[in-house]
Amino acid sequence: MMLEARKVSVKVGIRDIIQDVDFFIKRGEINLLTGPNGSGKSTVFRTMAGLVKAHSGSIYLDGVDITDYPPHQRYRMGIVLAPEKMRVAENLTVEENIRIGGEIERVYDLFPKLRRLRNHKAKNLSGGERQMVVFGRAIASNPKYLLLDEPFQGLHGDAGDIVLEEIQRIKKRAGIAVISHERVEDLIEISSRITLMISGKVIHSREITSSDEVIKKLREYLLI
Ligand SMILES: Nc1ncnc2c1ncn2[C@@H]1O[C@H](COP(=O)(O)OP(=O)(O)OP(=O)(O)O)[C@@H](O)[C@H]1O
Repeated sequence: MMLEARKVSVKVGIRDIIQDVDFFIKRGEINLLTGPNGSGKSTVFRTMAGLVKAHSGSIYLDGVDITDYPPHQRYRMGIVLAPEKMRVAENLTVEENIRIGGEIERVYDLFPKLRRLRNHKAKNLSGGERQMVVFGRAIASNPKYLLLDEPFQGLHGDAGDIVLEEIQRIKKRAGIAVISHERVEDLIEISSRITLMISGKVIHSREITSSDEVIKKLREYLLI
């Protein structure tokens, strides 16, 4: 049971922005995708969700080749992307945004602040509130595979802890991939695998057996 990119390349013009990328997410596990700015991480997620077309290579969902499936079909099959840069539907209310996902009450229980803001237009929200909407909308649909691109961006204190706890809960029934520059050490603790991209290529992918060792190695690569 996994979502898998096999030898995926994406071109913009004549330039490969990702090249021969192998990346997988197993149910019940977290794969932490890391690498410097512009290394192609978000493009891998967007390609898996069907928002970007692969120039070559394939995407498989639980053994089925879904490379030609459109994004809405992948979403219905349980592949859900929580995009970076706090992307909400600006002209919809908080509640209308979350309803795109489905289970609104669960999201309000998680972030009671959103219940108070339910009728506010998303364009007027603060960064952290937008992030709650993006995360909430994604989990509200009960994803089978959840792609979280910078899920802690804009969140302070408690809200970040809530997101981390929810990621751990979702992991019990779904596969998760996370890109994050924040809470890296916390994420390493709960992840099964770490994948490192540099200049559009996966240069390292390994199971996490000792989190201390992985943190040390990452510091060397990324100077975190
Ligand atoms: N639609 C596009 N048109 C042109 N260039 C693009 C496009 N999408 C991505 N790129 C380029 O491809 C490279 C990879 O981008 P991507 O957003 O996948 O990187 P990233 O690793 O997620 O970066 P960051 O950590 O900064 O978010 C970057 O150099 C980016 O400028």
